[in-house]
Amino acid sequence: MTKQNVLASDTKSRVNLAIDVAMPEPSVFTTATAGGYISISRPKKFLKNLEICGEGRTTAWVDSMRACSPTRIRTTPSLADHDQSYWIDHHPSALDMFEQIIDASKGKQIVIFLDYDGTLSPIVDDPDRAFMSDAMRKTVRKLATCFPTAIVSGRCRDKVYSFVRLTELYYAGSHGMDIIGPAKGFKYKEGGGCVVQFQAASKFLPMIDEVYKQLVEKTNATPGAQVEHNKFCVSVHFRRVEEKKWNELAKQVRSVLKEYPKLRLSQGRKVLEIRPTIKWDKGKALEFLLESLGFANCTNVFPVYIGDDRTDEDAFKILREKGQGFGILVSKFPKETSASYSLQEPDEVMDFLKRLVQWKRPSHRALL
Ligand SMILES: O=P(O)(O)OC[C@H]1O[C@H](O[C@H]2O[C@H](CO)[C@@H](O)[C@H](O)[C@H]2O)[C@H](O)[C@@H](O)[C@@H]1O
Repeated sequence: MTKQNVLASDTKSRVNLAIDVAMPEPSVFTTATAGGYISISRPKKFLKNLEICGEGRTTAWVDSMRACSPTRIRTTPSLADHDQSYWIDHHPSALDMFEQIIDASKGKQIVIFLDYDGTLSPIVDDPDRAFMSDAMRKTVRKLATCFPTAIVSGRCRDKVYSFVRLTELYYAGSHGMDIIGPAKGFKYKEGGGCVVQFQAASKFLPMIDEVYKQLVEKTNATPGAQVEHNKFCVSVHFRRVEEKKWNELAKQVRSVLKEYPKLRLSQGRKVLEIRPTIKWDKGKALEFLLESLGFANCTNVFPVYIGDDRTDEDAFKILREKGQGFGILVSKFPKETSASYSLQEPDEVMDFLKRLVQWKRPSHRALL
């Protein structure tokens, strides 16, 4: 499965909406199961139909919403078994591979990048109550004394900070469009340093405010829909919307977005994410932070990025392309990913982070 821009052309207003959804490879169809995503062969023409048929544009959105939001039970156990063993072979647990990971990092500066929702905090129904446990906070605090550590989230930076509450970290909010980090050329030292702010999409602020208000108004009629203002982007949550209403919600969002060709739609876990069409994402944020830390074009850096969402794939991809460090996908189920390793859930993320701390500072063992 690859990420592609699907151009949904609106013939009336002659506006193209770029929908950044995870579309299957031409000969592979990805279907949702209780276990996540399984790939099975499908005729190539299936995709074409989605793109051109009358209701196809909204249908494509809703299909993508379903694929992102597995609710069905697996019916093909043999396929599931094959899928699971392929997954483990290709994306082994970062906990099982801990020694090999440490060996690969020898002589290099480890830099840690952490997504928030689904990585440091478990996914919950109410996005305003996605709290991080005290144990996780304590672990991340210790981690930041050992390695430069950044949080890279789709959320507004202030909101994610209000959950994490650790001053010793760098923060990239709004999918990396709002960064607080070290100044260029500054080498990380324990205890912090100069702070630089980078906002890739500041000119979009008024537009995002406007779209947020319209989305609140439009989606008001759909029970359970929730619109979240993430400063440089907006999230429309459908976790608490009945599946039979997803089509209606997709139409409402589409009717607002068609007036804003400079905004694009991407999708996360039961959330539609609206953001500027600028070429900036979590991968660019990772590069920006590495550069700010003084590691641009360095071979002695070992970035580790841990995330659970499609938007984290941009960062995984950068690491793969650079051949530096690696990505860890947080998922219980097989998914297409550019990450090298996997962890099943935030508790495993915490165990992995603890092991990193214990390896770097054996004296911290008792404190964790
Ligand atoms: O990049 P992230 O830090 O992972 O942010 C992505 C989105 O995370 C939040 O939504 C997700 O978590 C919620 C709380 O567990 C859950 O209710 C929702 O269904 C998930 O999609 C956040 O609320 C969004 O604004 C972020 O875009």
